[in-house]
Amino acid sequence: MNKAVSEEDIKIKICGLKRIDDAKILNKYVPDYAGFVFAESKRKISFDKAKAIKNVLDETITTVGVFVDPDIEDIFYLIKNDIIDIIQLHGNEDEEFINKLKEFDSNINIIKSIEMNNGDSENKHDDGFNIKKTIEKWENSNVDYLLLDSGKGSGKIFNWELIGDIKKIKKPVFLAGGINSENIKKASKIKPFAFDLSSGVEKNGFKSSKKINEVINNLDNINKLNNKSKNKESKNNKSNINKSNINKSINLNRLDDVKDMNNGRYGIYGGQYIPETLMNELINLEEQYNFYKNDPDFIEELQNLFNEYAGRPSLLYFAENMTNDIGGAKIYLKREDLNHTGSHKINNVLGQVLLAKKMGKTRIIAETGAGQHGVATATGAAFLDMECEIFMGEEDMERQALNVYRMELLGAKVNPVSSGTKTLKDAVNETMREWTTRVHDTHYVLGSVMGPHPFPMIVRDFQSVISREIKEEILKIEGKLPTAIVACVGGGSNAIGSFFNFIGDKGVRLIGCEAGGKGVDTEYHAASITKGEIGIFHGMKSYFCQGNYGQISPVYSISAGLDYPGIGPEHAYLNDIKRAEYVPITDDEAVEAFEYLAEKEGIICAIESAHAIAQSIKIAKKMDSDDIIVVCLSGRGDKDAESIKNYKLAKSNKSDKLAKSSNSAKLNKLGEEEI
Ligand SMILES: O=C(O)c1ccccc1N[C@@H]1O[C@H](COP(=O)(O)O)[C@@H](O)[C@H]1O
Repeated sequence: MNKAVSEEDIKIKICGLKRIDDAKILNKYVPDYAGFVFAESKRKISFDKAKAIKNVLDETITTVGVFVDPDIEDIFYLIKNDIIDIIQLHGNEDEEFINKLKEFDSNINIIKSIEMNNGDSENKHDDGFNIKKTIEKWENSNVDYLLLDSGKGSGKIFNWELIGDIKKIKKPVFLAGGINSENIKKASKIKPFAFDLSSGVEKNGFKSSKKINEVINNLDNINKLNNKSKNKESKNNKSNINKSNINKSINLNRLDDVKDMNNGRYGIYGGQYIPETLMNELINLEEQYNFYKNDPDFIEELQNLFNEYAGRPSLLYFAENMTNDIGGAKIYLKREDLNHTGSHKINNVLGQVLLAKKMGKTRIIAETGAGQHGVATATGAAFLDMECEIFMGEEDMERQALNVYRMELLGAKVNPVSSGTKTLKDAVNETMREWTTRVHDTHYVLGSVMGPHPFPMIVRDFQSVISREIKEEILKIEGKLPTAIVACVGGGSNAIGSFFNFIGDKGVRLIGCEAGGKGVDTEYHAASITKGEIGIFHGMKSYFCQGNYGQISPVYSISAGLDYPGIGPEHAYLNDIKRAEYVPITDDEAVEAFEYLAEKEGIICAIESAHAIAQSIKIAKKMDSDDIIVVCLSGRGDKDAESIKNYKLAKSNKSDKLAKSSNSAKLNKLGEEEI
């Protein structure tokens, strides 16, 4: 068959899909073919992954299985299971092999690749004559298409003059080997049946929407593709399948408004206010995260770490003594304090360190305030064998010397931060700065739902295991959803983790407890929503405690974990749309709740979590016995016991004058960071 084609007709194959996101990209442009590489290669994909991608791929795209000397049974399996529509052979497969494939399925089409540069010994053809003979051989075989290529996904072009007059080749020809946006226009003069692109449309080893778009723009058949993509909405009834598959990944059950979050925005909040040097790395991080969060292997590995290492699921404990004592609503405690390392921080750390490892990073850095996130990060890095450096304010290092030792024991280097107030916000600044100097091998494990996109999304997703478990457990125990979920808020990671899977359940009240310190009418608090204003800091737009001229105010809380001057952007948004309530809890109320929980339930909770306990006591009284409150007990409080004792002593001796100045207030801070 002499298949002469006009330029407008040239078909497009995009080869080497690896991620669900690749399918999403292809669904935008709807090329004619999409290839899965099953041969040994950096693009090799498992059968299951290919199936998952095929399930979400526009149904008008023909899928091609790429093989090098495969086991024929594998091909049968992939055809039977509707994973591939066409076979592409790159090895020494002979006519007998081709015939067996045709016997199995007489309708199946086969593409045979011919290496124009480096043929194997049998098909040595590095001059015009041998190429001609090889082409002739396959023209007269049972294959349906020829693929002229330089190597197996090498990204190199071959000497196109070796093709001669393509019209004389008796089978339709796919042209491959280093085709990209710069050479496609020239290549279109050859008039192949199709272009086959892989390396030329990749960035950082993954298919790039931008590059595919450029290729299409540079090819004169753009109109055809555009028309096709316009039609796709009516044809593509798989888009629903797409959504439901993604929901089976890390996230479930989202508020409609939040679902529409674009470019890391939550309403007007969030964004990426960062130095240019970090932009590429954040784009890379987002792309990689979007891939891995849908990757069944990643999800399974993380779930195993949660279960086998961190000790999840954490207990949903019925606080019966408290409930009976207060009267009113039933109170349940989500016992994140029982996780390995003693708080919810490990959920995010395990997710991010695993992600970093998958991304090929070898070094982890993190900020820490009083040490809880630092210890969790050092733990995750030790377990997953990564180099680790923690940045910590000098003042915090002094106050939390034991945590410094714990981090060092776990193999981390702790770097003192001497800028600013030498506390948490300065540690964040320093870690960001360090990251800009070494993004190639380093991942920054940000400890809360803050910072530039995609961090608020990533941290929230890893912490959302808390609300997923609460929902499952409470439905099992009580057969209904809770009336309210209560959690303390610094940056807001345990709170968003506890809220997330309830955001769509409008009947469930979501209550975040901010650090009211010595009262929100004094200077000594960290109540960013109650008293803060909209601003931009640490890469995000949100609410921040600010001075008259917009400078970030020094903040105070009895809990060093809650004394962050801002709040994660998703909380700012949930507050504005009135989906969540944010209330201040003072130091005194928190200390009282800390002692109350210890006395009533025998649980010493973190002073951070005591803020949430205080609020639950306030609201439980006003509720009925069939109401249910779930409080997130974000961490354990052994670390706080001595400081609380001193705080009490100081109060009873009426000798807390020191605590009235901002410096001495800092000396009185307790606990661990909750940002
Ligand atoms: O892409 C691979 O890794 C691969 C491995 C084994 C056989 C074929 C492979 N790819 C094919 O190579 C061309 C694309 O080449 P390029 O990356 O654009 O230079 C295409 O036919 C792929 O199917």
